[in-house]
Amino acid sequence: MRQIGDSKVSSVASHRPGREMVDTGGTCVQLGVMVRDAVKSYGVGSRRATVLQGLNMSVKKGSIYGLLGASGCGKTTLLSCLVGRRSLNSGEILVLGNEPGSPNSGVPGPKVGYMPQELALYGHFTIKETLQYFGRIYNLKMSFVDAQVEFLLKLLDLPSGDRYVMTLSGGQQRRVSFAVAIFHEPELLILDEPTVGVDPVLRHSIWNHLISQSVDHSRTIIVTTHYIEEARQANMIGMMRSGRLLAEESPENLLTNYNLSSLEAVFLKLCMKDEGNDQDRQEPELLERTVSSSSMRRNIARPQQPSSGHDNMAFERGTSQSDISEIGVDCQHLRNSHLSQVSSANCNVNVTANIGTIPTVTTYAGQTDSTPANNKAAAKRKSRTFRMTLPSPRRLYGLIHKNYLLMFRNLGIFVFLYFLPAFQATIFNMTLGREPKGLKMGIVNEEVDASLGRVCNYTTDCAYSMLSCRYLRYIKDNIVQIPYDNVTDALQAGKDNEVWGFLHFGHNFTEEFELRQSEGDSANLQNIIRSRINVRMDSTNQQIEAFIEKWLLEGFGDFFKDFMVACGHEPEAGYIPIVFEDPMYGKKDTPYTEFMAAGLIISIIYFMGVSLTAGVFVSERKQGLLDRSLVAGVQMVEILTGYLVNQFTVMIGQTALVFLIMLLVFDTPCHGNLALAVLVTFLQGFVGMCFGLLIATMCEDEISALCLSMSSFLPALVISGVCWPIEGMPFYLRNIAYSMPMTYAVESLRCIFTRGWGVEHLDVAAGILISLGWIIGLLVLSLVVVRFRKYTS
Ligand SMILES: Nc1ncnc2c1ncn2[C@@H]1O[C@H](COP(=O)(O)OP(=O)(O)OP(=O)(O)O)[C@@H](O)[C@H]1O
Repeated sequence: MRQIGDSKVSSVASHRPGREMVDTGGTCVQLGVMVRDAVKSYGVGSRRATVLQGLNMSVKKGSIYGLLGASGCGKTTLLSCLVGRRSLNSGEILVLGNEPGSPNSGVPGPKVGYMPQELALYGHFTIKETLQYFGRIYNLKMSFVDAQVEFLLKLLDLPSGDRYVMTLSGGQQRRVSFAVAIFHEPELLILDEPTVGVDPVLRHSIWNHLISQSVDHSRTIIVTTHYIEEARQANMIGMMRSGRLLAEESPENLLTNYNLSSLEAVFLKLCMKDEGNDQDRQEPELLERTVSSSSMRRNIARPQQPSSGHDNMAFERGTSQSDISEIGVDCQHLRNSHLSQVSSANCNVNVTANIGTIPTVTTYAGQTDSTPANNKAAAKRKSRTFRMTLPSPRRLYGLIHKNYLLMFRNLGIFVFLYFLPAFQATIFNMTLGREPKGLKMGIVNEEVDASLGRVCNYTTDCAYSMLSCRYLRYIKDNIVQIPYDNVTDALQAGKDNEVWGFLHFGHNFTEEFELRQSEGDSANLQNIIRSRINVRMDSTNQQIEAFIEKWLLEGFGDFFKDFMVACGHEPEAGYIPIVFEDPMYGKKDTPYTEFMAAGLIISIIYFMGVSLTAGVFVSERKQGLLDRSLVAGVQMVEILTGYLVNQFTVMIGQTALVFLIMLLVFDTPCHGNLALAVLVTFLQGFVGMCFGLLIATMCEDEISALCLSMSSFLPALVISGVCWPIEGMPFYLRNIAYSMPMTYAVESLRCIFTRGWGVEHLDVAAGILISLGWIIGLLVLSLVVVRFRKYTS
């Protein structure tokens, strides 16, 4: 039998029900929280830092446990493991008899009330709406919710329930956060520094209320605080350093054992001893004395009641002086009680099999290795990684209601986001794909010579006279013709960016042209060269060059055909023997905007989904709001569904407006089924949301989420064939292009728009199926990242 002093502790190594019992010499005390050999690390590889180092902790049911320790010693980490938001690397946690996160444990869920360090409140909610939101999450009856709201407003001396949280003072906001934690009257309260930044009077009131909760309602409370002396009011104190408990004792015993007058002095002394221990771990008995196991035997003493300072009379409820020794359960009684599943053997006989679970330094220190039992427990935890329960309609309703409320409370932003895609589509249509106008081209026409009477007075009959002037009349008027006296001047104008290029007609252009026509195949090279129109271009702008080239050639085609007709020849004679007939799909000279329309619609909706989802999730998580909802028992799947429902309605409006702008205002043709086109667009919106979710799960803050989504924007846009045909890419890039989420959807929508294809065509079906695949893949990946982070962060 392992004995520390004269105490005996029941086994905690087994997984039998009732292991959360501590025998204190004939009296078994039921534990609300039990932690054994807890090891928790952050990060991986060389950046791995172990924060909890074999920590043991026993919190009696119905007691207040003050967890003290320097900043960064691992208190918050421990609490987040207790509420099931993080997982241990090894070791064991039992909360209210179950492992956090195990089925029907109620933790996370209704059995626990959690007040995180940060406020974790929606600033745009009123106090009442905040509490009502959590009421829905906890599936509470509305009558109970209303009664609780009234009660808590009075109890915590809060202003009107209609006040927005963001308009409250810091202290009032902390009280609202506290109200959220205790709102559903949980069995276990976990409060991470509830009194930080709170004035002494309010601190006093909060402690009084905690005492009343533990005494009157047998609630187990764990409280962390930096104000060491306020922890005197706890039944038990855990003094933590470097991820281990140095002592776990009642405040009175700590003071007596060390013969010191303040807990702060005790903590200091323990730290100094531990410092020594760090240097010489061979002397484990040094601190053993500090953790007198007699604490496990004694009945829990009533904490000292504050004697004065109650300005909030509502807190007076909690100051009764009842003895909470009733929390201890007599073993004999337990044998007959259905409440306990602890056999007498657990209380008495099994004590001999105990393996050092009493909280002593010798047990606490250095137990960071994974035992087979620990590994088994960890494996069991991980096997639950992908377990999902069906979403609860009430919780879903609560989440959706919350999302809409938040959206309408930020009406300006909401309207902006609602109309943004339509605005983007309008800008696109007004700026892209249109023919450039007013393009200046120099004309150097040596044929014109007034001194020789050669002026531009050409006829329209079959006369070889001043053909240069005749041709220039056929050039589209998007080109502005600027005459120059000679090539040198025109060249200089081009270099000075005054013209995009110039055309040069030789001195005898018309004569040479006539000769070439009459000679036909026998024309000599000199004649051919002199009958040419020479063009020099500023080729720095490919689009403009292409337009000018096209218009010059078209102009020549029209001139030549008209001249042939005037001369009674077949107009097509002598023209390039390649003819582009009417297209199978689309029309001749399809504008660039029509090519881009599909890609534009998809990319606007896709990237709206990415950025909104990533932004909202990261911001909720950073403020602790996501954590708070998850600790309240909300499933990640429910949060996601709630958000998708909310975002879907926004997307309906955004898509409708974009289609309206593209199809009705800017006449983008849609030859296929409009509903099918909308479906493909919606699916891509969902893909975007899921990608946004993945980004949110990977990023710590808004900036990195923004960077990631922004940096994915341009590559995705160009690689997906939105701006340029994929066929123009190198082969290795094409493979990447086809593995991008938007590629097939863009092609699918393009086929619906321009070819009028239906879902029976593989290109259209591929867009739908591959989008669905991406949605599922990204969701699964997001859940994997969430679970992975639970273990590594
Ligand atoms: N997500 C994380 N990734 C990496 N390290 C972390 C993470 N969260 C906490 N830590 C580190 O773990 C250690 C313990 O942090 P924790 O927040 O648990 O301390 P704490 O005792 O609650 O501190 P405080 O009293 O200041 O709130 C700190 O060194 C902290 O930097």
